[in-house]
Amino acid sequence: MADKPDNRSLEEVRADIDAIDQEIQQLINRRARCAQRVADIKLAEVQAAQAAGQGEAEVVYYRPEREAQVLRRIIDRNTGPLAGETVAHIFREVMSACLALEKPLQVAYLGPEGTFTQAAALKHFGHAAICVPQGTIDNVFAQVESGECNYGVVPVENSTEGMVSHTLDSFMDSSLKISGEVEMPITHHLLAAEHTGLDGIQRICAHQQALAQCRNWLDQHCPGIERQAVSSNGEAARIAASTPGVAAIAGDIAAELYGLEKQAQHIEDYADNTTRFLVIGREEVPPSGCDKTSIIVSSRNKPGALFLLLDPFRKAGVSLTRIDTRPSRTEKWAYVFFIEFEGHLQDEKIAGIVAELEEQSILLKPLGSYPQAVM
Ligand SMILES: O=C(O)C(=O)C[C@]1(C(=O)O)C=C[C@@H](O)C=C1
Repeated sequence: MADKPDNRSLEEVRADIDAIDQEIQQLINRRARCAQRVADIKLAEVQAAQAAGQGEAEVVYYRPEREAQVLRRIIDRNTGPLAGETVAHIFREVMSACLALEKPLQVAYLGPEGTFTQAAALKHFGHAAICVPQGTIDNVFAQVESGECNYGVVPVENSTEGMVSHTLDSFMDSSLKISGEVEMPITHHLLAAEHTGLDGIQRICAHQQALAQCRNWLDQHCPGIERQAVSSNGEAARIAASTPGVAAIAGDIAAELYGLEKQAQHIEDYADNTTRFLVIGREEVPPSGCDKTSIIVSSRNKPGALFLLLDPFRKAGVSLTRIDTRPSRTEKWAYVFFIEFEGHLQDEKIAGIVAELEEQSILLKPLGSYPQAVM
């Protein structure tokens, strides 16, 4: 049956919108009161455990597995006309605000302001989280380890340039767990002060990964212009804003933050350039139903060592999503493998694989199981 024609006037439609907004607002506040009640229950549980001498030391308000389930359900049941992802972003912010009522989260990220890591932190935690920029990946780890911040966000992998080796190395010495992943499509622009133009640029600053991701474009459009690697694209934008003749490669956030003009847009060599970020925390995350696990393994140096490490996955039919090698820092010519795969350490199948790997390896360090990125 065809829909009845909508004959409402502009005034009538606006009156409807006002009434709907009022209802949504009441419902959001009703939801927020539920979150407050959840916070009371979480606190009472920890206090009861402490009174019984089973010391769970701190209340964990943020529950990534629950948030992933809520967001997945929203996308699955969405009927439009709004896209599932769009509705999920709205609910992402609603949950972020609800969590801030329970307890405002402090999130350390690899700064400065204006980097894609900041955008990843906001995408994952929503705008009610208090995001604190850090100068180095080590500092992000240190802030979370010391309890100064609840969580941290660091880049781990780029689809054009591969792994961010420093992040992988930091996990080797850290007791922190991975509690989530964020995927960000990365769009680079060439930014400079207003009216600079390509002819007015003498130097281009960017993080070395961004320079690499735009290499072909730069060779073609800016041959002979000096390229300088700096600590981040945000830093490059800061330099470009204060130094005439200097351009930066950075994204939209940096352009807005430093008031820079786009001299050229979308200059990345590959259109589907994506960066993946990891969220680090102090707690282990329970299963969400669609999870990933990351581990570090170091094998004995014998023929077929890598085959033996991977065979348990093949036998169990578990897909690897990533494998990467880093030199071990304790033993010369020994290597450690970063392996990521689908599933949760609490799944029987995964626990079996890990037990088998333990027999084959000299070191096995689980870095955590966490929900697969939803948005
Ligand atoms: O379910 C919970 O544990 C809540 O605290 C509620 C809620 C939500 O708003 O839905 C808020 C924060 C958590 O990270 C997860 C979910």
